[in-house]
Amino acid sequence: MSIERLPRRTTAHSAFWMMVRRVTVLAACVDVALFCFFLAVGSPILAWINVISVSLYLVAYRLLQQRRNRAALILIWTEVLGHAVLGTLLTGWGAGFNYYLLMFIPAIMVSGNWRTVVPPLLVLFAAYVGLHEVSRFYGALEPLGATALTVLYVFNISVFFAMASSTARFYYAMVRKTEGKLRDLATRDTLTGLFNRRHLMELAHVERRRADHEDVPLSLVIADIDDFKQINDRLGHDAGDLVLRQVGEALRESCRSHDTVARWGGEEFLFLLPQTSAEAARDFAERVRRAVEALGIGPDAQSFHCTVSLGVATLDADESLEEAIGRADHALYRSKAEGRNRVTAATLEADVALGQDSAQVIDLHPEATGLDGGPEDRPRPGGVPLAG
Ligand SMILES: Nc1nc2c(ncn2[C@@H]2O[C@H](COP(=O)(O)OP(=O)(O)OP(=O)(O)O)[C@@H](O)[C@H]2O)c(=O)[nH]1
Repeated sequence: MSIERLPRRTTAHSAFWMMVRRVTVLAACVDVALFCFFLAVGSPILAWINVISVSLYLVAYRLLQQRRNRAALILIWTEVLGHAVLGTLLTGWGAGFNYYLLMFIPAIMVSGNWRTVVPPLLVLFAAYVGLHEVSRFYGALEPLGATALTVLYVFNISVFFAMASSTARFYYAMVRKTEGKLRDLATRDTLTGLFNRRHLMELAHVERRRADHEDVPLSLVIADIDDFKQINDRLGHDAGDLVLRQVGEALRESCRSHDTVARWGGEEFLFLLPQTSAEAARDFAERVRRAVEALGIGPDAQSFHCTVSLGVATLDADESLEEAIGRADHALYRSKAEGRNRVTAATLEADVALGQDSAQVIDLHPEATGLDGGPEDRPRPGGVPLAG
């Protein structure tokens, strides 16, 4: 089995740095706006502080492009810290520069465990309160007019709101994405993308309860690729995997909106067919059989063909899901025994095999043939239907 290399960086990791790049550009734009504002209100010292800030963001952006992410992050946080403290001391607490310090809270909280985040959090808290006291004690060192101060406050609080809400949204999106990935890992088969056995059983129990409650039929169909071992042996394991993926896709496409198909094991698939009578399930299985038979397999979708054998069972009120699956499995063995590429419907008394053209109905009681359905009992005639 080929070992796939794990990507060096996770998607969440790249998304984070992409977000940092965007924030760097936006922060530089904010500082350009502040530069213009301070020039307009006649505060050149404050305007030049923003020139330094923009320069720092340009350097940080360059570092991000060179993948020197850590250095870029240190520079960005230094700018935020310096700008917030200087802005507050020069224009006063009422200008709202202090809010930018609060952006350190989420950054600290996601940086490690409780033991490592508490000390910097306490330092931030002390710095915030200390800055408040200092700025109250000294007042603004570069005071602005009342209107300019109000405009500056509204501007700063708006930028802070936008930054805080988009940061929260980013982490929320990351959590949702990771949640989705974990759900997929837990419920899906990685090769075919179909549901896995465990998830199908969960769905089957739900459907079973619904079927009992609403008194509607529930059917199961097991499909098994014929002579799959020979496909692997002759064409290689990768070709076998391709067959599994393409057959899996064909089976998924055969499903109606309320049907489910899962990879049951190696080259076996199980369909869960709610509200489906025994007769409708047999017709369904026959459609699946024909769909796979007509399927061209290979990268060009025409290199070779394969077939599936199917077993069908409709749940009886008194039997468990596992028993019904056992009957479908038994019917599948009958299909294999009868020459493969066919459908066998299990009844409670006997299996009924449908020939390739579905016209011929043969009564095949397991006891009559001496086959009781174990995998070892499956006949394995040679020859793979690999004709192009
Ligand atoms: N390529 C590939 N092969 C697999 C995978 N899982 C199981 N197999 C192979 O599937 C083959 C199943 O072989 P058998 O159980 O003998 O079944 P078969 O050859 O299809 O014979 P019949 O079912 O009787 O028609 C084994 O060789 C397994 O190694 C998989 O994920 N990828």
